[in-house]
Amino acid sequence: MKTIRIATRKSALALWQAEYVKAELLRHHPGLTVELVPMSTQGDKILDTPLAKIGGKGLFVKELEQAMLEGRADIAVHSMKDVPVEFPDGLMLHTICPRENPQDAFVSNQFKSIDELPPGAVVGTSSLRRQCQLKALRPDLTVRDLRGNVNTRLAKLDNGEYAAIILAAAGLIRLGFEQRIAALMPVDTSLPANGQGAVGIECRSDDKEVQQLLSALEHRETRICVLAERAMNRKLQGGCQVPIGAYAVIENDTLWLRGLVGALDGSEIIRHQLRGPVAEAEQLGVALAEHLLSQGADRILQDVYQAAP
Ligand SMILES: NCc1[nH]cc(CCC(=O)O)c1CC(=O)O
Repeated sequence: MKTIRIATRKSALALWQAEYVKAELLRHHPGLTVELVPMSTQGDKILDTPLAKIGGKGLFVKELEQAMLEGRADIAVHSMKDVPVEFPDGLMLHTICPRENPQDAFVSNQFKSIDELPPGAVVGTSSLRRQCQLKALRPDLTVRDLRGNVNTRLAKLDNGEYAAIILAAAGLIRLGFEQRIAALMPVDTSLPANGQGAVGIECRSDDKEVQQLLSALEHRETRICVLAERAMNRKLQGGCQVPIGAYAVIENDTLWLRGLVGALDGSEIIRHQLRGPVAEAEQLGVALAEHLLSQGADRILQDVYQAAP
């Protein structure tokens, strides 16, 4: 009987996602055995430094990939948002599962939306993308870094350190905290990160048996959208810690991709959107990136990378 071992981080969200893939695999292939192989990654160990300052792509995936390459695990389950654009030799992103709500969520114990926040209110977010959009929307707010997994972030809000925090709705919903969402941020106000809300499955490139089993979990529409978003990000050479937003939907058989690159202080955000055939998802992503670069994104990104260590 075939056994599939899933390499996973130990955070509540990572474990939820691994359990989700396990349950889906068993639902489609009842004879299978599926085991979780939990492990700590570098990103989990460095919790006191703002993510943007640690730098380095794939901080949360390297250990998982090593385990697959060494045969200690067969697949790894990732939030697509955290998956680097390139994969190491011998590994591939095989499956993209259906997307959860891709929006950012406004969470507060006192205020129902951003508009209600008083001048100068302290808002926590760990992402430069959210930070720059927030500052563009409300220059008066004080944006503070907010690290840690979903539970930690909620605890910091409850401690009174922040008037509100912004994080991905998907993580809250998956962990059963949907009722804590005071407001979903419209995508045009807080354009999500590429891949936000989608779960991807990585495996060894030559492991046809596992790939065959994974195919049942694939969601075509999500793949097309995430491919377009990632192509845009790749062309901009952005990891997940740069102020880049990318969000695609399919409407009337047409792919609609929105993108932005923001200056860190919110003083400038370059936005653009394109529509194109679903069969040309990656070309659309590249074309949108090229447009953003030609409109000044190249200069902004240079500033961002120079600010990094
Ligand atoms: N960067 C951490 C991370 N990776 C995936 C999610 C949320 C779930 C998702 O986007 O799939 C989060 C938390 C957050 O951004 O609030």
